[in-house]
Amino acid sequence: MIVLGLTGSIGMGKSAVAGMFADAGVPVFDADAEVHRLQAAGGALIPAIEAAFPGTTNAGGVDRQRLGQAVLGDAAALARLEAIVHPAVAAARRAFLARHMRADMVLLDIPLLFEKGGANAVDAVVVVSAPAPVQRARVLARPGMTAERLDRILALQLPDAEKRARADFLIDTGVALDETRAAVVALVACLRDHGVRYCQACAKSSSIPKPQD
Ligand SMILES: CC(C)(COP(=O)(O)OP(=O)(O)OC[C@H]1O[C@@H](n2cnc3c(N)ncnc32)[C@H](O)[C@@H]1O)[C@@H](O)C(=O)NCCC(=O)NCCS
Ligand SMILES: Nc1ncnc2c1ncn2[C@@H]1O[C@H](COP(=O)(O)OP(=O)(O)OP(=O)(O)O)[C@@H](O)[C@H]1O
Repeated sequence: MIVLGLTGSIGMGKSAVAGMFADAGVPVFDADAEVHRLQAAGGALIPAIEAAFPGTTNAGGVDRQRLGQAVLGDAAALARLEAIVHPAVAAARRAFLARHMRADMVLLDIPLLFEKGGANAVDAVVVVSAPAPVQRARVLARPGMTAERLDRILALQLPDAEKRARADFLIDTGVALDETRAAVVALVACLRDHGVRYCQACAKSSSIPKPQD
């Protein structure tokens, strides 16, 4: 089985691209979605989060705006939250891998793949990237997002240029959705036909489209 990691900074298109891998028949584990599930009403992490950050949960689960205010920009608080959340996400990821052990390929969509060392545990890393102004416009269009909140999140993430430098495969999301989809379909076909090594050589010789610098 080929285990692919998918990463990219906020708004670069991880979820959209993960959906394209799923459409191509690749089982996808979505770490952000898992966090949201664990923090939703009745979620397994609600008691621990309420104990550590009083007043940040209610009948609907975690109040994400409030919890975000409590931890974004406060490194010690964020570390406490991550110590609650990340082990639970890791357990869900292991269960996903066990469930799909017979698949030829799986994709782990993990925003902090490089930051938390997960890149060593996958066979290859796919990075999604678009020009910074495109990224900013996408994120600022989201309800409840402000420029300040975006900057705080970006400050926690490895810069896009470094992610691209460390990528095995780059998927350009600054183009039309159809073009991105075609790149994903081509990559999946190449990986299925030839495996990771050959495709890395193939990507280096530019047959898989790369984002512009
Ligand atoms: C702080 C919280 C409550 C904010 O929730 P909110 O709904 O506003 O944002 P959302 O979860 O959709 O994330 C927005 C963006 O921030 C990124 N992000 C979230 N947590 C972190 C983090 N610890 N470090 C860097 N980036 C992060 C996400 O990947 C995404 O790109 C939430 O993100 C959270 O609980 N974070 C801690 C868990 C975590 O580390 N998740 C990221 C990967 S598993
Ligand atoms: N070529 C493209 N490829 C991918 N996404 C695109 C493209 N063109 C436009 N988009 C849009 O950009 C947005 C990307 O958002 P998406 O939620 O996929 O990003 P993300 O990296 O998962 O964000 P976050 O880190 O906040 O979870 C989507 O609304 C998507 O439809």
